[in-house]
Amino acid sequence: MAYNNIIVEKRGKVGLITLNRPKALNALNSELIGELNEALAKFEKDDKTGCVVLTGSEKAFAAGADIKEMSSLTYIDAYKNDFITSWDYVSRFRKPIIAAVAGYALGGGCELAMMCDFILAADNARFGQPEITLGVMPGAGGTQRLTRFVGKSKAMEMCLTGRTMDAAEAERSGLASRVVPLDELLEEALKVAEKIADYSLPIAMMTKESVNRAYETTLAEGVRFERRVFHSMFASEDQKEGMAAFVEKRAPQFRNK
Ligand SMILES: CC(C)(O)CC(=O)SCCNC(=O)CCNC(=O)[C@H](O)C(C)(C)COP(=O)(O)OP(=O)(O)OC[C@H]1O[C@@H](n2cnc3c(N)ncnc32)[C@H](O)[C@@H]1OP(=O)(O)O
Repeated sequence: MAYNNIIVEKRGKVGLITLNRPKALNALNSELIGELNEALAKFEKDDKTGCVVLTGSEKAFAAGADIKEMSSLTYIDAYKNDFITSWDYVSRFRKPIIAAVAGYALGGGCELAMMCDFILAADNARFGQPEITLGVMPGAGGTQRLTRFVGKSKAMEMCLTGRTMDAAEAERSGLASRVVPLDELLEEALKVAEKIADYSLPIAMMTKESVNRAYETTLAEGVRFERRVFHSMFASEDQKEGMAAFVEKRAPQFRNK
């Protein structure tokens, strides 16, 4: 399948999606989002894909929603077509997905990165929600996810002023899991993704689902959910294999069963 705005590759068990609208700093238009969703759906169906890396260019992960496309949108069109809702697919993608962010991750770019499971940042990354400078506010989850990542005070400051955050601050405040030098970003993201993809896929998916539950429920409910899912893992062949391999002092051979 040929795409106009993204590059899709397979590296072993890892799916690699590179946003590729360099002239517009990977601004997210509806065509790009459609292509991204299609590529993700294919990786979701592919039994041989265990993890996905989503990245951009050295200058921009994505500079937000395409302002030129969005500028003439009317309220009625936005409402009728449920504008932005199709972007949420990334947050519902069931396999592990890592955002490898270099350069600008602004507005919808920051929101897209936050929909992934975690963010590996290059040392030149800049995160922000500058929508207020355009006369709007974040509309793809930014007011909610950024607040959960960095807390109310910092999220409020960023959304109300449009201030951007560098990679060091993003790591310090919990938005990025780690910062690596720019020239090592992709290699490191692929290495981490390969490690995840070598584990049991259903167990990784259940782990992801359980961690995400922490955002949606009380501690008691979350722990109950974790316990049920944890118990269910003892019905898997991969649990038997993982523990037998430890006891027998050998590497496990997970079969995703
Ligand atoms: C999803 C929602 C609902 O949350 C809404 C949003 O995401 S709103 C968008 C939020 N993002 C922004 O406001 C960032 C806009 N871009 C910039 O501020 C700057 O481009 C920059 C600081 C990221 C980089 O500046 P600079 O290096 O000077 O490059 P530019 O010359 O400005 O940009 C190069 C080229 O890219 C086009 N561009 C950049 N961002 C966007 C965008 N978000 N939408 C459409 N096009 C964008 C820019 O217009 C330039 O193209 P040309 O005009 O030269 O053709």
